[in-house]
Amino acid sequence: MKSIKVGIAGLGTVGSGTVNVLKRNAGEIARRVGQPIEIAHIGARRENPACDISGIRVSRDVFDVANDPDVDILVELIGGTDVARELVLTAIGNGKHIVTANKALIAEHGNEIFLAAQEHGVDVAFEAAVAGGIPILKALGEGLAANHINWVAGIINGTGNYILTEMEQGARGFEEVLAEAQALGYAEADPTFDVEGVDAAHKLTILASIAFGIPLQFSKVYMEGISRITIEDVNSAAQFGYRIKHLGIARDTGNGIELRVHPTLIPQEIMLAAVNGVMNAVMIDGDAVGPTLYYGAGAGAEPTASAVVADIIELGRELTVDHHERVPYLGFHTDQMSDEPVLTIEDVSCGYYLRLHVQDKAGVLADVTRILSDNRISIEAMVQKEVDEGLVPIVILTHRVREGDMNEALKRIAALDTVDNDIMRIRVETLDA
Ligand SMILES: NC(=O)C1=CN([C@@H]2O[C@H](COP(=O)(O)OP(=O)(O)OC[C@H]3O[C@@H](n4cnc5c(N)ncnc54)[C@H](O)[C@@H]3O)[C@@H](O)[C@H]2O)C=CC1
Ligand SMILES: N[C@@H](CC=O)C(=O)O
Ligand code: NA
Repeated sequence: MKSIKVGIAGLGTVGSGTVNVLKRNAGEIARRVGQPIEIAHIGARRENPACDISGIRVSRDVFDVANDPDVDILVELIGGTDVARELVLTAIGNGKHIVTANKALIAEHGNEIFLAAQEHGVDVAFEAAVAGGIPILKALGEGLAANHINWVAGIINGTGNYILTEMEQGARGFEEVLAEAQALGYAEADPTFDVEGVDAAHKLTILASIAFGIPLQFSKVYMEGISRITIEDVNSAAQFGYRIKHLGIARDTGNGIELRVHPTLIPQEIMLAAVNGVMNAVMIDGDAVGPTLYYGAGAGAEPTASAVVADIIELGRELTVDHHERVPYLGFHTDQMSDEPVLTIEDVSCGYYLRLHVQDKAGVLADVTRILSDNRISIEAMVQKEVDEGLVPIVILTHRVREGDMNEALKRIAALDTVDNDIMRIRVETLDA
């Protein structure tokens, strides 16, 4: 079977994440694209223990990848603007499509790169460049394309948000938390880009162009970072009912576009205020849709790779399939549908909240808990409430259990003479990933 051949330049945090996601999900990705995606060539100064590249051709010089006639799509993950610009222009000149996570490159040289791509009839995709794994460029450029966009406001630097959150929740100092964000692979090669707002300004530049149809104008973004924020500021803001978040804001005022990146007090009760750690969130207000909110991991190896690989898939689809089925109707190709069964509710597992009324007698609770344990149900918490009309309300939270087992247990519990048979059951989902 033919395959789409990608060349990956740069094998750091995002490069290794991209290799791992492409390899781990290769089967599903091929079903979505219609052909396998093959990593044909990697450009890296050294191997990265975070991923296995055995069997893949490796060059020390990334230009070998951009000049490899076998490569259909060049994935630029080296970062920086000088070599990256030259590399991408070289690959475009060789007729290759480009995927990049590099917001500095797009914000500062995007106008030139898009022109070159147009001349050579190739595409440039950069979903990973803004808000990491959140498909925000797709949402803004396609999903909201009917709207006049009024404003975009977001937490778009994971490192900065991680630092502010840790300072607030752990009362820890700036330098210590920054070092941790670097170790986790969130920070830019030069972390002043994160803490002084440069990275957020790169991303805002891109968002604003897609929101308002203006050229990329990085030099016009007003930029302030978080490096002067102290724990005292965080605490004082809290006393007034605010949290400090580093926001990128792009607003169409009717008289011009505001483009600004700075620490901002926002009310504690709004959703953006609850975005913590490396998570990003972007709010977009469109004239038709109203306010919308997009949330997810803004940095890190695999969240970023999620967007890089989605771009590879999109370009792969353009290379392989009939135009009318570029994105297959149901996401996967019609001849690649899975016959994995849909579970009946009895086979679904979740936690349960149970509220029952029992007689105020010795041994009743023991009967109930024994029936639960007979059915492999373990109790997470149990509370006995005030006696109500001669019966004692009991509330039980259980750990995750198969619904069929819970049904068996509830049938037996309801049959006890000492338990009212009107038992309330609500399923519990903590939704932790
Ligand atoms: N780390 C993250 O969470 C995110 C990173 N990005 C962007 O992704 C890109 C890559 O970032 P990371 O993977 O974090 O950086 P990184 O520093 O971990 O990886 C970059 C790799 O490229 C290599 N490299 C640089 N210049 C090279 C050259 N001339 N030849 C060969 N290898 C070269 C470096 O040795 C390093 O291994 C950057 O543009 C960054 O802004 C975007 C979203 C999130
Ligand atoms: N350094 C960036 C990485 C993702 O874009 C961040 O912390 O958000
Ligand atoms: Na994104």
